[in-house]
Amino acid sequence: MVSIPETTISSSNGRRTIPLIGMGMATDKEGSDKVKAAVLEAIKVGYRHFDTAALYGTETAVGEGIVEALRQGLIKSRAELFITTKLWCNSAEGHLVLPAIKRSLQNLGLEYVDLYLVHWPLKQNQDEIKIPIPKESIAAINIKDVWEGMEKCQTLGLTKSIGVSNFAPRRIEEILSFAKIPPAVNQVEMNPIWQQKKLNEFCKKNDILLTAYSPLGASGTIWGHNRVLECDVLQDIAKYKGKTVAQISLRWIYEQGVSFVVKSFNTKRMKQNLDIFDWSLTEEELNKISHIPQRKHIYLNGSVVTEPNDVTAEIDADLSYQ
Ligand SMILES: NC(=O)C1=CN([C@@H]2O[C@H](COP(=O)(O)OP(=O)(O)OC[C@H]3O[C@@H](n4cnc5c(N)ncnc54)[C@H](OP(=O)(O)O)[C@@H]3O)[C@@H](O)[C@H]2O)C=CC1
Ligand SMILES: O=C[C@H](O)[C@@H](O)[C@@H](O)[C@H](O)C(=O)O
Repeated sequence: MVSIPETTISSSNGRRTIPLIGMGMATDKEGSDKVKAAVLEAIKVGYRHFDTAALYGTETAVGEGIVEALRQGLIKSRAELFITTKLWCNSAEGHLVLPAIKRSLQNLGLEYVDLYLVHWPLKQNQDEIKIPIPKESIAAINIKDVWEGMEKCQTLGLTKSIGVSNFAPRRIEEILSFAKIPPAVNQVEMNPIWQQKKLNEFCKKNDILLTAYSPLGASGTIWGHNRVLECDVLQDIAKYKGKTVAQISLRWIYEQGVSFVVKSFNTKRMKQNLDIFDWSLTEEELNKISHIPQRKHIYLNGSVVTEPNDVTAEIDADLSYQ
């Protein structure tokens, strides 16, 4: 079984470890049984960090997978796992944060999560999780209110750490200007096609762990593309080194000093995605990758998640920072 390297992030108990690779739990095709089976399989091959969200509808199945893993003795205690979930936009208001994390914990069957993230800097003026969010119910987030709610979740012990997702530097700076507990993590789109060099520098300077999502471009999903797996530069390097393009992408991300969450429910690919630690990229290979033309893919405007309006356009513009 592969042992995944860890780093530390700030938490309610000082610095806590977080595995640098997490298993993504967003799926547009697999049902609960597959999600539960994937959790068990992932634990068997060495994953200890699972990344879910209220949006994904997979919290319950992740919780069931954890119960089964304990029952089968694959892990001795829940404390061996690192569980991340996220606050969806329909609860992005100060007084709705605590009820939202409590719902997530109930779904997961857990007393605490390890990391709770504000999923997007966006508020949905509706109770239900309705996708796509109609443009008339998309509003600007009051981040001070929401962040105070997040801090309360940590203070009450419902999460060990708090952070954000899809936040650009200026929005993080706003949080830092009033936060009692600064964000420990910022989870964003990142891969060799969208390298996030400046955001990475910004996060490092502010002791925020950047976590890459869609590290393979989410190939094969309704929100993804094939431009990472079909990139010529990555294909040439993969061929030369006898690795897969996925491994080259993941190794490159790892070498940027960040963490990542990658989704595979297939045992062979789960293992392949962990097999990136006993080899490295050369200076020349890194140099070639640094010259790949950059293209962001995840835009809220016109995405599967939101109808376009001014608020989503502003978030997209913010996140185009490079
Ligand atoms: N905070 C946010 O806004 C977002 C967070 N996320 C999080 O990040 C996680 C990972 O990102 P995601 O968008 O799922 O995309 P990924 O880049 O992880 O790609 C997942 C896709 O790639 C396939 N795949 C996995 N491994 C390989 C491989 N070695 N070779 C070829 N294909 C492979 C998977 O299929 P298969 O399962 O069949 O292997 C799946 O279709 C999500 O699951 C979610 O937890 C994602 C998007 C946004
Ligand atoms: O187009 C946008 C994407 O679908 C994105 O909003 C979702 O993928 C979501 O953030 C997630 O976490 O999975």
